[in-house]
Amino acid sequence: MIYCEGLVKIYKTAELEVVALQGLDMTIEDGELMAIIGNSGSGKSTLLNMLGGLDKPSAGKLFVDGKDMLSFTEKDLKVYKRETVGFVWQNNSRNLIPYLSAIENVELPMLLHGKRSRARAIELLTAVGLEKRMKNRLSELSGGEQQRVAIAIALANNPRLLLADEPTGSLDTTTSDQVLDLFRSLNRSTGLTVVIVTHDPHLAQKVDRVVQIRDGKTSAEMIRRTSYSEELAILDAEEKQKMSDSHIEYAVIDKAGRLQIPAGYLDAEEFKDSNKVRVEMEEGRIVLYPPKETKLSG
Ligand SMILES: Nc1ncnc2c1ncn2[C@@H]1O[C@H](COP(=O)(O)OP(=O)(O)OP(=O)(O)O)[C@@H](O)[C@H]1O
Repeated sequence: MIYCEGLVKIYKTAELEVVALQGLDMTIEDGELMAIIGNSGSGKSTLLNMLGGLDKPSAGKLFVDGKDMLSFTEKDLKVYKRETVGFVWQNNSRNLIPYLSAIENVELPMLLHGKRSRARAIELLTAVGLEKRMKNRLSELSGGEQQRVAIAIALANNPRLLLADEPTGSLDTTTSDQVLDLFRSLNRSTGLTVVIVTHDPHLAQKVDRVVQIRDGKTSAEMIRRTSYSEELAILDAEEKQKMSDSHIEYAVIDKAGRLQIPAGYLDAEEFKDSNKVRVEMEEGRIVLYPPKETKLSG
């Protein structure tokens, strides 16, 4: 559904230039439920804004459904944002009004697009499990319930792509589990592609693919050994497993053959003070040795 290659984003302010994305490659398949993780400032939100058509890259390729987003006109972008994408933010005050009821909150953006439908608002609030709380004002709902209203709003235009920036950042573990369960059930029942930006390793553990961004580039990818739904069916109790138990870590190789060694590997004594490694091909494996190590023969 989405293909990015060599994506660059430079923010220019009066005094300096910030390179937020520096040649990022990523593919997102139709119907995926995936997460993007990375340290603060690594470029996650910048990437999400590009995917959602809220901002334009400075260079690189960005295709959605085979269409080049960089050649979109203002009108194309408007249509894309209205018909293809839905957004959920950490801070839901950005799109919720506390003194209106849940149902009025969902109807409002429809009204702004000129097609208010009470039936559709009821359907959406039912889909997010709030059928009994529709008439309550937002201020009477819990944080998790408010976040579910925000998701209902994001789904109002029937998007194919849901972009969520730290959607569980302000929620406790139980409530964030509910939000993630909701993403998963929407993903499974409607084929909605869901991309979640998160710091939360607990949440990242529950999606099928996790892409890690470091310094504005994709640095690693973790793909589940078994799909999460399969695992749930078998192993309820193992939910708290560490990510390393449930995912295989892949380092990403870019177009030029460059590879970033996963964080921490080079801290080992033998590698620590060196800026080189010895690379050898051995029986179909590429092996990295410390520069000074002599390989045992025999
Ligand atoms: N509008 C902007 N103008 C200038 N610099 C910006 C702007 N937006 C982001 N940046 C800078 O770009 C870099 C990437 O920011 P971004 O918000 O994408 O990171 P992030 O990974 O989402 O961080 P966080 O997890 O803290 O939200 C940071 O150095 C940030 O300061």
